[in-house]
Amino acid sequence: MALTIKICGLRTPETLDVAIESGADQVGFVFFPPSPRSLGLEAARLLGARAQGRAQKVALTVDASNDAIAAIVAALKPDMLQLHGNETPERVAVVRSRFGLPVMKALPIATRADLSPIREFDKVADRLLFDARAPQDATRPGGLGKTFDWTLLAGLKTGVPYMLSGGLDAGNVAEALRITRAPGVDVSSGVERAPGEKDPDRIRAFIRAARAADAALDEKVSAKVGP
Ligand SMILES: O=C(O)c1ccccc1N[C@@H]1O[C@H](COP(=O)(O)O)[C@@H](O)[C@H]1O
Repeated sequence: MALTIKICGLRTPETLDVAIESGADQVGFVFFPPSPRSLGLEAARLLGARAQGRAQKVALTVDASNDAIAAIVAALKPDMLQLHGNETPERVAVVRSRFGLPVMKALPIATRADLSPIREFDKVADRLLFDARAPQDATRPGGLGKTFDWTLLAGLKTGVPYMLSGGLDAGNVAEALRITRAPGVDVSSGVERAPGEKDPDRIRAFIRAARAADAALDEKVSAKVGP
């Protein structure tokens, strides 16, 4: 199956267009005020209309209330909700049924023990996202450009598809895919020139590198299986 690529934290029409035209499957919008990528509702409405029908729109929230999510859904009209806080499996199920949208639940990973919640979340979420666990004193739980030990995911089987994130960039995404064989990748800091400022060339380079790595891995598998 083709690799799903998500470019997250988009804030301008120009970089949104670059991400979509370069082949991003998903474009992510952050609704978390402490983040330098956080969007207001009017910007979400404009960017949401611009992306409509061109790529899947993902709304990222952190422990948000139903009212906050409702306002975001009305403005952005997302195709998927990304829950990136301490939401429980019960909360994921509530959000999913209340808003009638697929939910991607982010799980913070630092050690093998961090994989155990998978079994609860893959019963209620449509997709999982593995991100590096943020340090205790971090001002946000993600978007920190921090990697984790990718070998923890090698050979991992999950009940729903997952995405890999955390410190990915054009220079390391091939290695990350070789080790994990993740069906999807998500990037924010690695395609920026400064926090919150996306770089068109880095977006293009990331998507190019991820697609090339995926194609090379597919070729390897077909060569092993044979005609
Ligand atoms: O991007 C943010 O500012 C952000 C804020 C709060 C939670 C998650 C956030 N971003 C997500 O974090 C991961 C990893 O990002 P990075 O590539 O390491 O910068 C990614 O899923 C973003 O969607």
